[in-house]
Amino acid sequence: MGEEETVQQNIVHSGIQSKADKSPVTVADYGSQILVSLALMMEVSGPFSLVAEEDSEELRKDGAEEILEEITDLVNETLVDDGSYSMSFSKEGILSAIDNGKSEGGPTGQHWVLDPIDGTKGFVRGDQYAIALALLDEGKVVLGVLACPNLPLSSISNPNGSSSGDRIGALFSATIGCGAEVESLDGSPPQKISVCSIDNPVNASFFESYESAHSMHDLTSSIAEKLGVQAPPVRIDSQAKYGALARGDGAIYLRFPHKGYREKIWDHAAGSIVVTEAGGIVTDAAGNNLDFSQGRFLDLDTGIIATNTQLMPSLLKAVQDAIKEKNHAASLL
Ligand SMILES: Nc1ncnc2c1ncn2[C@@H]1O[C@H](COP(=O)(O)OS(=O)(=O)O)[C@@H](OP(=O)(O)O)[C@H]1O
Ligand SMILES: [Mg+2]
Ligand SMILES: [Mg+2]
Ligand SMILES: [Mg+2]
Repeated sequence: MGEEETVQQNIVHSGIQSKADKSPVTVADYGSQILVSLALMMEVSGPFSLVAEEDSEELRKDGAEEILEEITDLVNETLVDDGSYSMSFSKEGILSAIDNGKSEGGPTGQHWVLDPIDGTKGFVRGDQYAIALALLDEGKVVLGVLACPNLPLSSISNPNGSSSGDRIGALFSATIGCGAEVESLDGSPPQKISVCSIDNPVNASFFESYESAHSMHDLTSSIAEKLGVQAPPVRIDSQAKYGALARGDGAIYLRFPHKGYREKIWDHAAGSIVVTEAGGIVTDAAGNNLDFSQGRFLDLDTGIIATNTQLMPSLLKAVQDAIKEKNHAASLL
């Protein structure tokens, strides 16, 4: 059994914390943030700016001693097992390492952007999740890495991995102007990937959030109907959807959070460059490119859509028609 799987199984049996916004966080989210931030500190020369999802607030509260101890043990054991860096963390060191990720980002300079576990709900369920790291330079994503430990290496149509000859675990990466690649988590040679070339929506399938609380499944179903998509939605957690889209496992990604939700840059930075470097397009519901230069949040119009160049014009029209219809129906209530 791989180390990621052991951590995943242990966590399902240990405490899952709830943050102020009621979303879940586990020792793995904190542990991953500390390890990636440590790797950046060791590998990037000089000081760096990190915009990351987690902070230490919950861990500094009374009653959090046990989980802080669990995180400290997990991180120190992982460092020993891995052997890349000979160091260990105190509890205070753990808290301050998590808070290395408090940068506000912005339009100038370079900023690393990290979602230490994207799709925490999927992780806890034993389904898809991703570790997503990107680099912003002058407000633009220039590098993205997306590790998906539970995703089949070749295609989601091989869900049982080894029984179908496909390995489990995929690492997507993309550098601006250089294309996108996938490799196994244990280091197979990288393979170039590209989005599918489907140009008739009748043959297209679409990805969306597993959680209906994260994206309006009724709206996406009306968009799919307008386009003439026949296949049922493919619901998987996290930015694994961007990775799967980038290598042509499906043709379209639709994401429409409920009213009032503000998207965070770490939920889309790595995934979006993997898709665009694989030849796809990622926009908001108005057809605008995503703007990563405005700080920790993405300010955008209503939703996020991604597909290939052939399907984008008809997808955008279907999205705008479906939104108009939904708004009209709401105005009649
Ligand atoms: N209410 C609401 N609406 C929309 N989005 C939300 C909401 N709450 C959380 N999130 C963010 O969704 C991230 C998980 O991504 P997905 O929606 O693709 O995953 S899922 O398929 O629904 O599990 C998830 O990322 P992680 O927190 O890293 O898991 C959140 O940033
Ligand atoms: Mg979260
Ligand atoms: Mg996330
Ligand atoms: Mg997360």
